[in-house]
Amino acid sequence: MFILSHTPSIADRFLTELRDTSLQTDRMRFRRNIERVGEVLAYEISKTLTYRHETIHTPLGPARGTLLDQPLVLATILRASLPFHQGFLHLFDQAENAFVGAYRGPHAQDDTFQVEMDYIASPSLQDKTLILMDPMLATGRSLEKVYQALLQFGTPAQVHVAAVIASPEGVAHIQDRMPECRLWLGTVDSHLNEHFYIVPGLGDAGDLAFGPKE
Ligand SMILES: O=P(O)(O)OC[C@H]1O[C@H](OP(=O)(O)OP(=O)(O)O)[C@H](O)[C@@H]1O
Ligand SMILES: O=c1cc[nH]c(=O)[nH]1
Ligand SMILES: [Mg+2]
Repeated sequence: MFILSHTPSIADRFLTELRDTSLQTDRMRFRRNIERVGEVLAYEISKTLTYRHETIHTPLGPARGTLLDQPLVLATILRASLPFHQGFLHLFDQAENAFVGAYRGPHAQDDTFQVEMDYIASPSLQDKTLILMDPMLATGRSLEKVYQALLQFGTPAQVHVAAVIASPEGVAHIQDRMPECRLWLGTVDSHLNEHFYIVPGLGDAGDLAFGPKE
C-alpha cells in the first residue's frame, strides 16, 4: 500500500485545501486539487509499470526512447471521481477508459445503505492493467461492487485502486475483498462516522465538486 502523505510534499497542500471549508466554496479549486492528487498518484503508479525502449530520431541523430509497454484502462466511479480521472488522464493520455455510474443509496433503518449502480461502459479488461479510482474510500462498498461488475469485461493482469482520502475501515475492506489489488492513497484518516462519512475527511466530494443533487 502506498500512502502519499507519509512523505511530506506539495501534495499535502492539495489535501489541506481540499479539506478547508473556507476554500471548499470554490468548486473549481476543489476539482483542480482532486485532479492534482490524481496526477501525483498516477506518477507514483507509473514507477511500477513496464517500459520498452525504441530508437527514435532527434534532429541531431538517433536516441533511445522509452515507452509505456502495458495496456492501461482507467476506470472511474461517477460522479465525484471525474476530476480524479482527469488527473490520471493527464499522465496516462493514451489509456482506455471505463465509467461506472454508482452511488450510495439512502440509509435504511438499520443505518446501512445499498450501492446503486445504473451505468457501466468499459473496454475489454482482459490481460490489461486496470486502475480503478474514486476520491473517497469510505466503507469500500462502492469500489468493491464496481470492481465485481467490471470483471464481466475480462480478467485484468494487474489492478491498482486509487483514492484521495481513505478510512481505515475502507482500507481493511478492500484488502479483505480485493486482495489482488494494490492500493494507492493520498492519505488515511481517523474513522467513519455513523453515516459512513470519513472523519475528518472533507465532506461530500461529489457535492463539493459539482454541487448538490436532489
Ligand atoms: O466507500 P463507500 O462507502 O462506498 O463510499 C464512497 C463513495 O461515496 C461517494 O460517492 P457518492 O455515493 O456520494 O456519489 P456521488 O459521487 O454522486 O456524490 C464517493 O465518491 C464514493 O463513490
Ligand atoms: O466521507 C465521505 C464518504 C463518502 N463519500 C464522500 O464524498 N465522503
Ligand atoms: Mg456524494
